[in-house]
Amino acid sequence: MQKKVVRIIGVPIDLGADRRGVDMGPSAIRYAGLNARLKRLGWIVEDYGNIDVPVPETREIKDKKLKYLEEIVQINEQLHLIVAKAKKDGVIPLILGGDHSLGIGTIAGLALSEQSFGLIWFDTHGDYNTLDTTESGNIHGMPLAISNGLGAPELTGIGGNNKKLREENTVIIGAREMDPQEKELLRRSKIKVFTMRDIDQMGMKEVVSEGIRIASQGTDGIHISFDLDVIDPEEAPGVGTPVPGGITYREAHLAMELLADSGYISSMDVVEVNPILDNHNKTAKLAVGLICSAFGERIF
Ligand SMILES: NC(=[NH2+])NCCC[C@H](N)C(=O)O
Ligand SMILES: [Mn+2]
Ligand SMILES: [Mn+2]
Repeated sequence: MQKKVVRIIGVPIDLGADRRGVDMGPSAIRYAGLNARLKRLGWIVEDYGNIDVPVPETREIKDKKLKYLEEIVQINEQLHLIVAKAKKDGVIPLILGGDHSLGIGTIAGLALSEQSFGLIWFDTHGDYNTLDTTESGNIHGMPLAISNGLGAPELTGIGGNNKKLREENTVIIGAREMDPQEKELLRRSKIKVFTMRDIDQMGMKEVVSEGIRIASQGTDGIHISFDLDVIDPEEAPGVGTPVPGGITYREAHLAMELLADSGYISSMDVVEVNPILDNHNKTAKLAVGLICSAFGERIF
């Protein structure tokens, strides 16, 4: 990746998840030293600050199948314009969450750009639920489906009524927990899913290389959406939805290093850091390390 400008956009949202706390993710990640470390790598860092996000206690849940829909629509409407502006300005958008519902706005914003993109979604979960398949009603379980045009029209319509991603250039890495109907829906899509089993069998190097090949084919760049819950909770305890059996600290770094080497990274979001459940900001520090690996930091 060429040394240029990265624009940090904080989205302190936890309305998309049941558990409180990921709203503090952007502060925790900044506190762990993100900006200074990126600058040391030679990046020009523009910190946009945080988007205004309402506090859940001031709102009520109107629809149990789409909790905080209005608020999440409004936040993602804002976010998609900010991301689209970043692309227009020729800078790399780096979005700090917050829960994964912000993926809707990020991807809608990227889709407004003339530059096409492939997508690599690091996650324990498929985040491919729709209004009809969700068991929780939490919108952070839906962003990938929404970006593919499936789900509540209020959400799929953000930034236009088109599909925002190219299925054949979309990859999930690290999956290990999906809802039954979500799994069915994903099977019917052209999205490539690499589960934890694939990582065990093929190794992270092969999985990521294959992921890069798929996501870069015929596109102008790759968007990384990194849900920290893909990492094993032993190493990343501070996440919204911890699930045992995740990728290791080293595998996560290797994945980011290989992506950086590919030169395709054109945007990134880092989501689901939950400081309430964290151990002395360990997960936020790991998030900063991974961002820096993706932005060119090397051990030697
Ligand atoms: N971004 C996440 N951590 N998503 C977790 C989703 C969990 C579950 N599949 C749901 O729909 O509620
Ligand atoms: Mn997720
Ligand atoms: Mn997840």
